[in-house]
Amino acid sequence: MSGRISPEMMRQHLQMYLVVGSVNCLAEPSRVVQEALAGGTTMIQFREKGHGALTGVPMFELARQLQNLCRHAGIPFIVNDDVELALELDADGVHIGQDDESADSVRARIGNRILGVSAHTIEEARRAILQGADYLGVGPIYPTISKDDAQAVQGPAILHEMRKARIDVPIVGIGGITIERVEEVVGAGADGIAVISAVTQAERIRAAAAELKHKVLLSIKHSRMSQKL
Ligand SMILES: Cc1ncc(COP(=O)(O)OP(=O)(O)O)c(N)n1
Ligand SMILES: Cc1ncsc1CCOP(=O)(O)O
Ligand SMILES: [Mg+2]
Repeated sequence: MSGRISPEMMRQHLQMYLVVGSVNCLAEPSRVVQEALAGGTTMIQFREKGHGALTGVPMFELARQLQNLCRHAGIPFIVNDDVELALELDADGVHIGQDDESADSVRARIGNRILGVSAHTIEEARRAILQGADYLGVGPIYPTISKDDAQAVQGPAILHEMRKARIDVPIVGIGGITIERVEEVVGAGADGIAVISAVTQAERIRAAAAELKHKVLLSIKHSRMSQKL
């Protein structure tokens, strides 16, 4: 990529963002990702974490496999936490949280690749932006079954608060997001949704991803219309 990603392009990639690792998948991870991509997933984060997570060569091979699927689909492949792995793979970006390496240090290491940073407060959001974040991951918005050490549930109000505080960068909501909650999350100010279980635990993965994305697009349209009124 020449130069940093534009906010407009970033917002599009955040619409239906799948966060995935082998621990979350009922079916084979590559199959899950293939189906999710066929359903219109707009970005993938490789998050190999939790009980039974792969390490070493098997982890690297899975990451490479999922990266190749993303390349074919023409969507960004983001690595969670592990900057070394992202650089080794020449991934499209990295997502880090408040307990990971600092955002300015990661930005210096990854050049113009996409940098996503988790933010739970306005102060964290402002710092992340100053340190070079391309987007913010905000949550958990609702209770989640997919992250044991998640911070307190924030509700969609945190998204409203950030937008009111003029945090205008691309934001994705994360944590417990289901099809029924998409409208509320986007209406509160998110550019899209990041999900694990709503896709990985679905019986029909392709349909689940497609329905979520459709709902995001409709919700974006509704919220733009109501802003004009
Ligand atoms: C899109 C997105 N938002 C938030 C997170 C959470 O990151 P973090 O707080 O570092 O927690 P872990 O995912 O590393 O357990 C995320 N991964 N993606
Ligand atoms: C990684 C992460 N960060 C905050 S909540 C969460 C888990 C999201 O998973 P789910 O969509 O299943 O609630
Ligand atoms: Mg992290």
